[in-house]
Amino acid sequence: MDRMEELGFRSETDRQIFREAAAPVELSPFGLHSGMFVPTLERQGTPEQSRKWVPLGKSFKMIGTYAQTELGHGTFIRGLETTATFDPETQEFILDSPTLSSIKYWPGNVAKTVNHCLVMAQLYTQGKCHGTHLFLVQVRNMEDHTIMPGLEIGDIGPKLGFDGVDNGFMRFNKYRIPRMNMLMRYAKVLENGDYIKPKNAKLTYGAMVMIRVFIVMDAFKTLSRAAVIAVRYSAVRRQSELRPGGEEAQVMDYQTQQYKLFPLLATSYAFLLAAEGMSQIYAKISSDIERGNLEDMPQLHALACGLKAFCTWVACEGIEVCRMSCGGHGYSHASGIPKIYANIVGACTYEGENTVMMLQTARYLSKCYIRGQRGESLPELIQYLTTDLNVKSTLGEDCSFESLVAAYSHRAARMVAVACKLQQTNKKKGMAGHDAWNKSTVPFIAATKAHCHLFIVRNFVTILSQKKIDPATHNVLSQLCTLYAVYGIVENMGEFMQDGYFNQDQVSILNRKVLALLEDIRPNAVALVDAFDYPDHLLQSCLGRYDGQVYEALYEYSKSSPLNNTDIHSSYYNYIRPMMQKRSESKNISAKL
Ligand SMILES: CCCCC/C=C\C/C=C\C/C=C\CCC(=O)SCCNC(=O)CCNC(=O)[C@H](O)C(C)(C)COP(=O)(O)OP(=O)(O)OC[C@H]1O[C@@H](n2cnc3c(N)ncnc32)[C@H](O)[C@@H]1OP(=O)(O)O
Ligand SMILES: Cc1cc2nc3c(=O)[nH]c(=O)nc-3n(C[C@H](O)[C@H](O)[C@H](O)COP(=O)(O)OP(=O)(O)OC[C@H]3O[C@@H](n4cnc5c(N)ncnc54)[C@H](O)[C@@H]3O)c2cc1C
Repeated sequence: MDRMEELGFRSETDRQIFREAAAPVELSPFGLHSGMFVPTLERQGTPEQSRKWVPLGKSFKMIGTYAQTELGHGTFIRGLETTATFDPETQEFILDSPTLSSIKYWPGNVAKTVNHCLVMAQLYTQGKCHGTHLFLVQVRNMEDHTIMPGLEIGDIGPKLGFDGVDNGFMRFNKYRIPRMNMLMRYAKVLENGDYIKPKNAKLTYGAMVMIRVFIVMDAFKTLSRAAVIAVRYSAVRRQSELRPGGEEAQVMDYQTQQYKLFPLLATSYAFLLAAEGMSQIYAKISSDIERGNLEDMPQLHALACGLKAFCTWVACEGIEVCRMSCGGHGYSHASGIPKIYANIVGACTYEGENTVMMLQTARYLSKCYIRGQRGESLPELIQYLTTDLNVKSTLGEDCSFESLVAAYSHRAARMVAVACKLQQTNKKKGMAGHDAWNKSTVPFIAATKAHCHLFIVRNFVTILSQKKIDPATHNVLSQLCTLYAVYGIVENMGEFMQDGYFNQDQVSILNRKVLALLEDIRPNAVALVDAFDYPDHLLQSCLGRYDGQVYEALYEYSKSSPLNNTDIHSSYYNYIRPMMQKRSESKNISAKL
């Protein structure tokens, strides 16, 4: 903290980058404090509450987390069972965990680290429930860090990853907090217990939208780090003869290795630009919301949900491809890739389970489709829904950006229409609205993935056409953009061809183009990963070292294994030797020996 002050890091982005560089292997136990707790106090508290609490949070005099999920509910926030009941006599809220399933479970750093929590609970006042609201709750004594009376707190135990985060459980037993500890920027409870409702009940969910936007950048960071390691290693690793009798080839010269890695390199660049685009959209719409203009809130929610789900799913699949492309050494922690995967794969679940998030976007697309069919105006990002689906592709040998974006627009528009028509058919068959929806959600998930894919391709193309970039760099980035788009078509050809949008010749053009682009990118592959400029300290990888001294690093890493601290391990004396002695005492075995 002090070091960041000394270095003059003021923006949260710079601070986040510094924190990651300082703690590259394990996630910081203060990630949720800085990433969620303090920003939520800023955005969901009244000006007075923010003035009081934000400086304490930023100076780490108060360390907090975000405690929403319970044993029985994570996705369905309206189903949360923790209660906060207003007591006008004492001007307090009484927090309680009325059932086993209401115990807060998963909140990061709640087990041992934090002394405060933002708790999401069902608000009761004057005998009426007003839904979920956020409350600032002190959970440990500020003098000696002991757990406050009326609370049971503990760690939930080992997890797949996230080892630097002490995810915990927390149970309230009629725990009292001051009335003014309810975050009251949007909703209020007056001294007499009257409830003042917010302009929109979902304003309380704002913190989740913000984190989903951050997670799109996390998807870029983690995928690009794995790509740096795998591409650099593929340049160093020589295996097998590409030419009979010749020297062993760099594995990066195998077309299959290029087909594994170069599209992921292109995806890393695409996700970086998408994360920046998403952040810009978030900054604009969230500032509108803070000024009371909620018009674009549904669009922001839908985009944040969809991109968070799409990018984390693709990143996790891609990181696994990077690991496997490094052969046996990729499976070792020496590669650094298993830790990258274990830490980011949770993002497919936290901050909104990906399927659920995609369905939120799908709901929005379904409503926009209906508005489009009525001829109503649609937000710019959704206007493709009114694309004329009878039009065929004009794609030529050059695979122009225009023809690629048109292909992605057509695919998404067609798939959203298919899902919406199924939903409408279900209704015409007499299904209730919720059944008609549920029985069309599989095609809606596919359509929403296509919608997100279009956003990323179009964003990449737009930036290349708008930003001033020197010709040489522009040429390489254009190759990456084309590879990202063409590879996405080749890998999902059925969705692009189902209505005959491409003809056979165009399919052949695309299959040839993706292989040609691998050769175009090969000479620049290492430079393109070096461009991310990740220091070795951050990658923590023997395979992805900048100096390429892989085998020396692996040998040193192995020698440092704790198992090598003694030549003979105690297990020999405790188990192996007694077992062998027992065996050697029996006649038939000893005779053979
Ligand atoms: C390098 C590795 C990475 C390191 C990262 C480190 C740190 C990063 C920081 C944090 C990550 C770590 C921990 C994660 C913390 C958490 O997980 S906190 C808990 C997160 N939990 C969730 O996200 C819960 C997900 N559930 C929901 O969001 C909602 O409940 C739901 C899914 C939207 C369903 O809600 P429901 O009440 O049923 O709503 P319904 O579907 O009926 O929608 C009603 C209308 O409300 C609109 N809406 C819903 N949510 C929002 C929103 N957030 N904003 C705006 N609008 C919203 C929805 O669209 C509906 O509108 P209609 O017009 O009626 O369609
Ligand atoms: C690493 C990690 C860190 C976390 N940190 C925190 C934290 O700091 N604070 C916090 O409050 N929480 C935290 N969580 C909890 C996390 O937010 C929840 O696990 C997440 O929101 C998913 O909810 P769930 O567990 O109830 O999953 P569920 O919703 O029970 O998911 C189970 C299955 O049900 C499906 N499903 C559920 N609802 C629907 C639906 N409507 N339609 C279709 N399918 C559906 C899902 O797709 C999924 O396949 C963390 C979780 C993890 C893994």
